[in-house]
Amino acid sequence: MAGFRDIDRALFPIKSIAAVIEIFKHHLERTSEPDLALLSIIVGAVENSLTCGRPNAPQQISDPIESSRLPSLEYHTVEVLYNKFYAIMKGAVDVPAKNTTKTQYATRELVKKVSDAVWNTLSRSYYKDRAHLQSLFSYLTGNKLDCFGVAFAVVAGCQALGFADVHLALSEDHAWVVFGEFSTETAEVTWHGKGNEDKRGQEIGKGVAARSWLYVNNKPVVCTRAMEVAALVSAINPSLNATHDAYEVAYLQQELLWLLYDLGHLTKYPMAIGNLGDLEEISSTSGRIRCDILFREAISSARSYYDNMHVYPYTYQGGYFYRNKMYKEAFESWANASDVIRKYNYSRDDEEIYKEFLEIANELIPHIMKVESSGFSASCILKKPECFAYLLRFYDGICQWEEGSATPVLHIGWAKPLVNTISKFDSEVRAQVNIVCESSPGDSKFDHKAQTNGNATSCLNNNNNYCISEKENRSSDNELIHAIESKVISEESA
Ligand SMILES: FC(F)c1nnc(N2CCN(c3ncnc4sc(CC(F)(F)F)cc34)CC2)s1
Repeated sequence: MAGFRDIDRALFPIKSIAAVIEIFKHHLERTSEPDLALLSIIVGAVENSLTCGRPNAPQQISDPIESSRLPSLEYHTVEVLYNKFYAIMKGAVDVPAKNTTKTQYATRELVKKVSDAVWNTLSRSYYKDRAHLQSLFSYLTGNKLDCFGVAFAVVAGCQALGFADVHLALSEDHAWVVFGEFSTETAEVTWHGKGNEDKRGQEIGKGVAARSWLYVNNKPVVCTRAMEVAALVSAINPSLNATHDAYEVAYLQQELLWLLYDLGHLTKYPMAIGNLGDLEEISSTSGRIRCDILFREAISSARSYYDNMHVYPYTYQGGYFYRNKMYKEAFESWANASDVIRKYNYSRDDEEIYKEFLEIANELIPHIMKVESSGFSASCILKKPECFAYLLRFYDGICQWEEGSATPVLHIGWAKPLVNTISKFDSEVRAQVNIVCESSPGDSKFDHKAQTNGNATSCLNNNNNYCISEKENRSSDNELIHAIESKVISEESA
C-alpha cells in the first residue's frame, strides 16, 4: 500500500503525542507525497480517544505528551481502516491498470464517482454540524463526515487511486476540488449549508454565484499535498465539551501547525495561520513569534495571494484585539474586514459571514461602547475621531455589501445598536472626521495612506482629512446616515 512504509511501521504502537508528530514529520520531510488517508486516520483516532472516549478511570498523568497518556494505537487498527478506505475507493472506480508511463489525470466522471463512493457510504441521517466528524477515522468507523470531511475524503481517495492532480480548494466556508493537467478544472464534491440541494459534479459557478463571499471571488486556497495536511491539522477539534478542550489534542494541533509553518506550508493559507494565532494566544510557545504577529502574517498572506478578498484574517485579528481590550485597534481590524465584504454581493449562501458581522455590530461594538462610556475607561475611544471614522467605515462597508444584492442585509435589529453607537461620540469629535468622497467613478476606492503620528494611527487622505470611504456614484455619506435613520423611522412606524 502507498501509505505504509517500514518507518511508519516502526513508530507503532503510537502511545504519545510525540510519536504522532514524528509520523507527520516523516511524511512531510522524507516522502514525495504525504499520505492523506493514513495521516487523517491516525489523527482522527487520537482525537477520538481523547475527546469522545468514555471518561475512563483517571490515569496518573506523568507527562501526557511524552508518556503513554494515549490509549495505545496499534498498527493493525490503522492498517485495517486504511485497507477498508482503499477497498471502498478501488470498488468505486475501475481505474485502468497503470500500464502507460504517461501521467493519468483525473476526469470529472472519476471525481464524481469518488464523491459518490463517499456520499453513498455515509449514515442516512446524523447531526452534520457535530464536532469530530472531519477525519477519515470518523468516516471509516462511524460513516459520518461533515461537509469539509467529505471534500477531504474525495481528495484522499483520488490520491489513493493514484490521481496526483486532484487537490482541495478552500474558501472561508466551503470546499471543492481542482483537477486536470493544469488544475484548471473545478468540481463540487460536497454539500454546503442547510437545506441547499448539493451541486456535486458541477463546476464552480463563474456567474453571479462567484460574486458571493462563499466562493471568495474565485480566489480560493488551492492546496498542495502538504497544504492538504495543513487543512486536516486545522480541522483537528480539541473540544471535549462546550467549555473545555482536551489539552493534549490542542497541543498536538499547535505543534503540527508549527511544523507546517516552519516548512513553509502555511504561507498561502491565511486561516491556518489564524488558527495557530488563536492557539498561541491561549498558550504561547516559548521562542516562537507572538500571536499578534501571526494575525498580521495571515492578513499579509491574504493580501499577497488572494487579492485581499478574504474576511477572516481581519476578524481573527479584531477578535484578538477585542479580547485584549485594544478597542481602537479592534475597530480598525473590523473596518478593514468591512472593506473586504463591501466588494461582494450578499447571497443567501453567505450566512456564516453575515452572522460574523452581525455579532460584531450588535454584540461586540455595543459591549465596547458600554464599558467605554462607564466613565472609567482607560482608552477613551469616545474622544478619538479615528475611532468614529473606523466605525463609519465598518458600517458603510456593510451598507455597500447590501447595495446591488438580491438579498437585504440590514434590518431594524442593526439600526438601533448602530445609532446608539454613533450617538456616543460628541459632536466636536465627529466634526474632526472629514468625509471625503471621490466624485468621479473609476478612481481607486481608497486613495489614502495610513499615517502614524505619535501613538494614534489615523487613516488620512492626501489632504490630511479622516476619510472613511470614497465611493463611486454615492453622492455623500450623509446618505448612509439618512438611509439608517429612514430605516429606523419606517420600521418603527410599521
Ligand atoms: F475570524 C475568526 F473569527 C475566526 N475564527 N475561526 C475561524 N475559522 C476556523 C477555522 N476555519 C478553517 N480553518 C482552516 N481551513 C478552513 S477551510 C474552511 C471551509 C471549509 F470548512 F472547508 F468548508 C474553513 C477553514 C474556518 C474559519 S474564522
